[in-house]
Amino acid sequence: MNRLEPVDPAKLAPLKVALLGCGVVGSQVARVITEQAEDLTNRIGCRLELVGIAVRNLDRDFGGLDPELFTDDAKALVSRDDLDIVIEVVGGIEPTRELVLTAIDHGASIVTANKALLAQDGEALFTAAESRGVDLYFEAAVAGAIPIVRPLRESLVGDEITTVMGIVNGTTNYILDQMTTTGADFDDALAEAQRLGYAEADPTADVEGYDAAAKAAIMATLAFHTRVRGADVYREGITSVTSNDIVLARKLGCVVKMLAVLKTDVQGAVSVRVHPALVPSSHPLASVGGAYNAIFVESRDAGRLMFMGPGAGGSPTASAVMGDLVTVARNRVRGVAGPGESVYAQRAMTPMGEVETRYLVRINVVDEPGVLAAAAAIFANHNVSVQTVDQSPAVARDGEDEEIAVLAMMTHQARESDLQAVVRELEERSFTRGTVEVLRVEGK
Ligand SMILES: NC(=O)C1=CN([C@@H]2O[C@H](COP(=O)(O)OP(=O)(O)OC[C@H]3O[C@@H](n4cnc5c(N)ncnc54)[C@H](O)[C@@H]3O)[C@@H](O)[C@H]2O)C=CC1
Ligand SMILES: N[C@@H](CC=O)C(=O)O
Ligand code: NA
Repeated sequence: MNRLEPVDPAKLAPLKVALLGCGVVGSQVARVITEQAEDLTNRIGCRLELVGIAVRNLDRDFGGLDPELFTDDAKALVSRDDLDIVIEVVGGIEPTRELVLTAIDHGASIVTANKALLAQDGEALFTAAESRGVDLYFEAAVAGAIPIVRPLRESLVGDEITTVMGIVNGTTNYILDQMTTTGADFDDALAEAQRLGYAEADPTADVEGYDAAAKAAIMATLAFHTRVRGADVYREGITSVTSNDIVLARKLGCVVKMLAVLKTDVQGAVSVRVHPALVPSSHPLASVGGAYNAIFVESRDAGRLMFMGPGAGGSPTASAVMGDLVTVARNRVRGVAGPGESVYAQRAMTPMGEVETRYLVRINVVDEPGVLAAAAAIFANHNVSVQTVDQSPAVARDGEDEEIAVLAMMTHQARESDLQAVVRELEERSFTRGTVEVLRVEGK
């Protein structure tokens, strides 16, 4: 039998790699590419040559890397015709979008961590990559180091996914965890998350839920074979979560978590939402601390799967980028491309008002006979069934002699539009003081 002679991978012409961005993630990617060069060569079957690193500002510490590699002209770097792979870890929409499209146009495969760009303009990027026959890989864009893009895109592609639910933002999980376990103040916990390299350049993306919404859109597109954009996702951030919510959650045997919830209903329509929610302390998501993320996937044949690990930070995210880099490089060596976008199903999106879940409704009321019964009647009138009621005195406020009680009413499964009708009616009643606060309840 004839056998092919093994080829020494180090002798093959190297694959040329350009790195866009050398911040929290990029600096760790550059470190691994240089420090692990020999192993990477053996795993790929060919050497990688880092030919350029684009940054915004050249007045910087080069972190032990060759200063000659650095440029502040990213456009010129991606316009080279000899690049095999461009790694994009700059972030944001422009000029990144134009840089990635230019790189594709010049024949480079792409590895990106940029969920914001994919959730907004994924269609344009996938179309360009497919028509040029190059790869577009993005494991780092969802839940940092956790392998979740590849399982949804490849491992589970023969199954029928019905639910994806979990924690997909490290910064908000870190903040809520600190507020819960140490009583930390929101702003202090956010500042620490920024110092640790978890937060986006503008942390509004984290705390207002835009980052989680982008990740939810990417996962929904993969899981349901339906294009879902960040703007299609119902979104609430964690800026309105107070220490009172956290104390009340504990009293009810729950913790507050920022969740992404993606579901299909019996008609096959898709709902995608991100918001803070109460999770029972016994639920596996409740013990996911720090900047860790965790995602449950439910499917027809596999049943229930759980993925957990570091969701943010330089080295963990670099691990996901490097996995994609090796895969894309292997494809390049073989002259093939990985899977393109699969959005053939184009399922309908369920409006948020039609979504069903459980709720905790907190109302400050005048502490008088009949008020609890009147409040309960409003729930019943809108088909919202109350499971438990907790009543406690409100904190006394200076100069106010009115007796105020706090009602915390946990509902059974109810429709969002019905619950919102309850909130409107409660706020109109003369016994209600201030606004009615609602937290959704997820997980059994
Ligand atoms: N930090 C994290 O934990 C994670 C970040 N990501 C994503 O990775 C990407 C990068 O994030 P970080 O490294 O945290 O950001 P960073 O802000 O630390 O680094 C950004 C880098 O891009 C460079 N840059 C900015 N504008 C540029 C331009 N116009 N041309 C060339 N270079 C430019 C900066 O000089 C810097 O080196 C983002 O898309 C982010 O969403 C994804 C998962 C986790
Ligand atoms: N800012 C993001 C970084 C990773 O995607 C997060 O906190 O999860
Ligand atoms: Na990932």
